[in-house]
Amino acid sequence: MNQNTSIRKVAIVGYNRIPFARANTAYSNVGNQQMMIAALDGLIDKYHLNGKLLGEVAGGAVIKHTYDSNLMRECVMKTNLDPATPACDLQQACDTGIESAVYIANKIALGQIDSGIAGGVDSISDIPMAVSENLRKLLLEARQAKSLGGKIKTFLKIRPKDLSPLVPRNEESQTGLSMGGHTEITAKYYKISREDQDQFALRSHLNMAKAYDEGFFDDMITPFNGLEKDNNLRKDSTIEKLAKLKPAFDKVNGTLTAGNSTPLTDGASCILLASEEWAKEQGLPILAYITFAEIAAIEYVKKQQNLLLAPLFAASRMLEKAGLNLQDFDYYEIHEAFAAQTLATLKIWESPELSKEIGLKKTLGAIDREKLNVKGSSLAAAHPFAATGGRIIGVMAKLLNEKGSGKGFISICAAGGQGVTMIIEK
Ligand SMILES: CC(=O)SCCNC(=O)CCNC(=O)[C@H](O)C(C)(C)COP(=O)(O)OP(=O)(O)OC[C@H]1O[C@@H](n2cnc3c(N)ncnc32)[C@H](O)[C@@H]1OP(=O)(O)O
Repeated sequence: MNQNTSIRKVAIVGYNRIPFARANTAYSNVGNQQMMIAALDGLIDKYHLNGKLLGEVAGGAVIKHTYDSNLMRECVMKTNLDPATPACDLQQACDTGIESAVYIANKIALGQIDSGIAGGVDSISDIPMAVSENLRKLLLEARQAKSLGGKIKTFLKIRPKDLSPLVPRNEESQTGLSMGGHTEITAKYYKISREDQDQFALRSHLNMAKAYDEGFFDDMITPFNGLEKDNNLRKDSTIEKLAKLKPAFDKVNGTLTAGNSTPLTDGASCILLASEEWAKEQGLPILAYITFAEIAAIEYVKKQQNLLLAPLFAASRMLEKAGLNLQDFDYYEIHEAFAAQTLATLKIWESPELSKEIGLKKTLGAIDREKLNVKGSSLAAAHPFAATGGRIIGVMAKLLNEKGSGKGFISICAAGGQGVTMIIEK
C-alpha cells in the first residue's frame, strides 16, 4: 500500500471477449491460455495497447491445469503488451471476473496503478484431471524412494481402483449438491414455477438475439476459432420447445431444465480500467465509472435453498453505503446462473416476509423488469464461469455510454454461497 490518501475515479475504458461456446463444441481443441490470449489480443488491438506497459493484469479461471498456476502472467507474455506488465491470478468461483475488476479498480483508486486489465476465462472442454489420492501418495512415495527396488515396491502397491482419475466436480463439498441441485431447492422453496423460469429463459434469448441483430455486440466480440457469435443463443427458441425439456437435476419433481439453466461453457472476456488521467493521455474513451462494489457470503448448508442468494446481502450493504434505493438505476444486470435463482432474487426483494425471513434489514422492493438484462444474459450467452463478470461489466458500460448518463446495478452470484454487486455510473 502506498501513502496516497486521495481516492481516484475508476474509468471503464474498454471491453472485449471471444464468443462463448457450449462445452465440447467450437473450443474443444483449445484451452484457457489460447482463449484468454485471444480476448486480450482483441482488447489490445481495439484500444491501441500494442507495446504498452500497463499497471497490472488480473484475472483467472475457476478450473485450471496445474501448469497454468501463473495463467494470467503466461497470457500477458504471449500478447503484444509490454512484457514488463505484471499479472496476478485470482479465483473466486463465478465471481472471479467481477472480483478481478474490483481488485484492479481498487489499485487504480488508490493510485497504485494507472491502468489495468481484469479478465476471466474458463474451459469445460479442457478440464484438468488429477490422479486419485491413493495414487498421488504412492507416486510421491516412489519419487522419494532411494533405489529402483524401493520404487518398484511402491508401484506394486497400486490397485486398479487407484487408477480412476479425479475430475473437477460442479458441486458444493459442504452439501454434496450441484449448483443445479441447490437451485432446484431454491425453486421449490421460493415457489418459482417452471413456466416463469421458461419465460425468463426465453426472454434472455430474445433480448440477446435482438441485440445481435441491432449490432450491439459488433464492437464487443472478437471472433475466435471459427466462431463469430455465442453458439448457445437460440433465435428459434419458443416457450413450447422450452416446456418440452425434461428436468435436469430432479428428474421426478424438478423444474430446472437445460433450457432454463446455463449450460457448461468455454470462453474468455476482459475489460480495460484506468484512471481518468491515463485514459485522457492515451486518447481513449471513458465509457463509465465503477463507483461501488460489495461482496457478501451466506450460510447454505442448513439453508440449502440460499446457495446463490448472497448478492441480496451485498446489494443491501452497497446501496446503504451509496445512499441509493434499488429503484434508482437505469439498467440492472443480474447474472442468470439459473432462471430460478434470478427470479428468487427478484421475489425476495419484492416480499417483506421473504426479505425478513432470509435476514435482510429491509425490503428493497421491486425493480422495473424492463430494465433488467436488456441485451440478454447468461441463459442466452452461456456462462464460462470466470468470464461472465467481464461480459456483464462490458455490457453495462456500453449501455450507459450509449445512454449518455445514468446508473447501472450489477449482481453476480457464485458457488460457495458468495456474491458480488457493483454500481457503474456515467
Ligand atoms: C454461480 C453460478 O453461475 S452457478 C451455475 C454454474 N453452472 C452450472 O451449474 C451448469 C448447469 N448446467 C448443466 O449442468 C447442464 O447444462 C445441464 C445438466 C442443465 C444440461 O445438460 P445437458 O443435458 O447435457 O444439456 P444439452 O445441451 O444436451 O441440452 C439438452 C436438450 O435441451 C435442449 N435445449 C437446451 N437449451 C434449449 C433452449 N433454450 N431451447 C430449446 N431447447 C433447448 C438441447 O437442444 C437438448 O436437446 P436434445 O436432447 O434434443 O439435443
